[in-house]
This record gives sequence, C-alpha cells and structure tokens, in this order.
Amino acid sequence: MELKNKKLSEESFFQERKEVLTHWVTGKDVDLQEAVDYLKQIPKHKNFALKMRKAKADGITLAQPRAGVALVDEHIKLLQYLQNEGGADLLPNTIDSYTRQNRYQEGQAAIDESMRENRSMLNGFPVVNHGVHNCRKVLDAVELPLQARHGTPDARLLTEIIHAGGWTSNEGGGISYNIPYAKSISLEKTIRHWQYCDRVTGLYEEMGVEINREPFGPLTGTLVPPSMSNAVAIIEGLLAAEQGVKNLTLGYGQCGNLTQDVAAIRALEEQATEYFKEYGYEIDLTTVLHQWMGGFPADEAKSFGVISWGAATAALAGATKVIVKTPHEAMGIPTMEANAQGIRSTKQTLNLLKGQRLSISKDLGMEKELIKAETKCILDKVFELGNGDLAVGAVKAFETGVMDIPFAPSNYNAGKILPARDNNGAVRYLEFGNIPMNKEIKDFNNQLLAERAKLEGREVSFQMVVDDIYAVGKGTLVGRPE
Ligand SMILES: CC[C@H]1O[C@@H](n2cnc3c(N)ncnc32)[C@H](O)[C@@H]1O
Repeated sequence: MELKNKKLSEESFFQERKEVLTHWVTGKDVDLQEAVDYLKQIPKHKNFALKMRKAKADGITLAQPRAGVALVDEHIKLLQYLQNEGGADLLPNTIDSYTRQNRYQEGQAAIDESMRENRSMLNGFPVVNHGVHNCRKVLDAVELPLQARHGTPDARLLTEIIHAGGWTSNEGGGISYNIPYAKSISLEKTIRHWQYCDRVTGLYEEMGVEINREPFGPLTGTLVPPSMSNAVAIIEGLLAAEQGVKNLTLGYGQCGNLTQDVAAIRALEEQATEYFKEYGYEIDLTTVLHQWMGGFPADEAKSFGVISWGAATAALAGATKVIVKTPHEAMGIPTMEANAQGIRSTKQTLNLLKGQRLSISKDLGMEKELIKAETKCILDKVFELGNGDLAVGAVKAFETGVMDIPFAPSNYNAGKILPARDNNGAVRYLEFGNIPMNKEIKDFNNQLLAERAKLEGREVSFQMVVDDIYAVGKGTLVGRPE
C-alpha cells in the first residue's frame, strides 16, 4: 500500500469498499444511492455543514456537548434531554471504546449485557452494531444536526454507516485519531484509512450532499503547544481536501492563557486558509475550540469556572463552535443532568459575550505571528521530508520527531517534546526534541521559561511540566512551586 496524498481512484475506492462493508453484518445496509436520496430529504436544519456555515456567517459560537450510551432508546432520551434541557446547538454521538477498536463482537455482548442490566455497560454509542436504521431513528428523534465523535484509527465502516444513517458530520483524522488514541498502529495505515473516510465524504459532496469533517484538534489535550496542534489540523485539513472534502472544521484545545488561545484560533483559521488557497482547494472553513481537555477540579463549582472560561475564550476568539465539558469531568462519564448543566453554563457565557471579540492588541498580534511562524517551521519540514507529498511527509515527520505530541501513547511518536507554561500561563516548548524551530523561536521560548524560573526561584525543569499538569485540577493555571 504505497501511501500518497492523491485522491483515491474510483476503481481502488470501490474495490476497497466492497471489503469494508463486510467488516460487520450491518455493512450490508449501506447503499450509496439510497443513502444520497435519504440524505437529500433530511430537513436543512438537521444538516451539520449548513448549520456551521450559517453560524460563521452570523458570527456566533455554537455549543456542542459529548454524549453517548449503549442502547438506542436511552441514547435518544439523552440527546433529547441535552437538546431540550441543555440547549445544545449541535448534538454528538460519542462512540464507545470497543467500536473505536473495531471490536464489534464485544460491542454486541455489551449491548446484550446493558439490556439485561438495564444500564449502559459501554462508554458510548456502539454505532456499527446498531447500524444505519438506528442512526436514522436517532436523527428522527431530535431537531438538531448529528455528528459522530470517537477516536477510531480505522473508521471506514463507521463512516459508511453514520452518513448513510443521516449523521452529517464526522470527527477524526489519520494522525489525530492515531497518535493520541493508539499504541501500535502505523501512521501509514491510519492516514490511508482516513483518506478512505474523507473520500466517502468527497463522494457525498460530488453527489450533492454536504457533509462536515472535523479533525480532532486537542490531540492528547495535555499542554500541547498551539503550533504543534495547528500543524496537525492543517495537515489533516489538506489531506481531507485532496479527497474532496469541502466543509471543514479545524479545532484546537484550549490551553488557558486567553491571548495565546485567541491567537491560536485566529492563526489556525488564517494559516489554513492560506494553505488551502496555495493548493487550490475551495474550503468552507470553520473553527472549534475544545474547553480545557486536561485535569479538572473535582469540586463541581470550581469546574464551572473552568467551563465558563472555555466558553468565554471561544466567544472572544470568534470560534464557530465550542465543545462543552461537564462538572463531572473529574469523575468520568457525566450524568444527563450534569451534561446539560455544562451546556447551560456555556450558553450563558456565550450569550453574555455575543458579538464581543478580543481586539487585536500588540500582544495578541505578536502571539498570533509567533504561532504562525512556529507552525510554518514544522510544515515546511513536513513537505521537505515528503518531497512535496504531505502524506509521506507526515509519516516521516513523526518517524524523525519533526512532529511530536506531548504525552502521546503511540509507539510512532518520538516523545522528545516537553511543554511548560510561561509566567502568564501560555504553553511554551521546554524541550524541542527534533522539532525544527529556528533559533529566534527557540531563544524566545527559552527566555520566557527562564523568566518563570527566575520568578519562582527554581531551574527550568521537568518539575514545571509536572506542576502544570496538576495545576488546573488544583485550582490554578501555572503550576507554581508549593
Ligand atoms: C475526549 C475526552 C472527553 O470526552 C468525554 N466523554 C467520553 N465519553 C463520553 C460519553 N459517553 N458521554 C459524555 N462525555 C464523554 C470525557 O468526559 C472527556 O471530557
């Protein structure tokens, strides 16, 4: 399987598709033309791509939770509650861990057990087991667009089923659903799997159905420097565009310093637009900010502080969408009620900030240019490593540590990078590993960390990283020495 960043040919795609649809019995219900006809009759207010485009045009930030349980009827009740009591603008279908690993047999066993126990024995909705018609049943039961949110390295059958089932958005990507989610699956494999997923989206677009794609921005969600996550987002956006994807939401995980987070979202949108233009792709681009993805305070009142801060950051950045956390984040899967509270808290803050934006200050402008310069250093090297082929370059970039995600479980990740916060809480590179930043950028990062060390009366060290990882859960942003 020679990997290249080239639109899959009809012949090779449909050849592969025959096999993909046999991965589980529910694949037999996927019929492309029947699905297109079904998708074309879905009311417009239930199309994810249309709703994202309108939100961007209206300059508003939409709120979307995560949510998923094992059984169809309970899942419907949950989504209806988040729609009606939470006030969600978009609905998720968070998919369970068995499905994410293509372990459908165990998914079925857990469904059976959930029915016996009358409670969800899965941490999400096992969409492959439930199949196309149950996806449509879920869509019929709500008044909002639906998206699949998961962490699936091989999402080919999942993608076929959700779109035939009327869900008009899919999260993920060959890098963003591998490096943070898997231990020993090669990037060649997952980038190729996600070229297939994107080609499915491209095919629907060519047949007149708009489908939204959203690479997974936050990655490990643990102090990921904005330029590294923006580089991954832009790469996955370009790979998707080559397969015919037209409607893209690029994402970013909130780090906590307002200037840096707003700068990161603005840099992402501007730089992605520059790359799409340079490579000749017409993309309907929107952005999403994920509320803080790191450790949360256990105290529910404190968690609302974190949630509201994420909502405010998304609004002031002008992000098209914000992914909502809940006051149960420190415990695990939230109850329906806690999930709805997270949405209501978020919407209250979004409404208070409606129309407000962080004005372009000197600091904001400088931070945005820094992030774009750092991201360019990375992407230039990726294209060089691939001799111009982005897919090949991405694989080689991880092999050589040119791209490196902090705290990722994957054996394909170098793990030489170390992040830490500067005195204002902005995430900086403490160790660059093999990441190809120029001297000016390295000196600037080192200087900011040295300033923190001086203030704290300690050396720049790994202890800062550890302290920053626990800080938010303990109630601060910067992990100051005790
Ligand atoms: C990406 C990780 C995030 O997804 C959340 N999450 C994972 N599975 C579910 C789920 N089934 N329902 C609600 N939230 C969920 C988890 O709490 C964490 O905030």
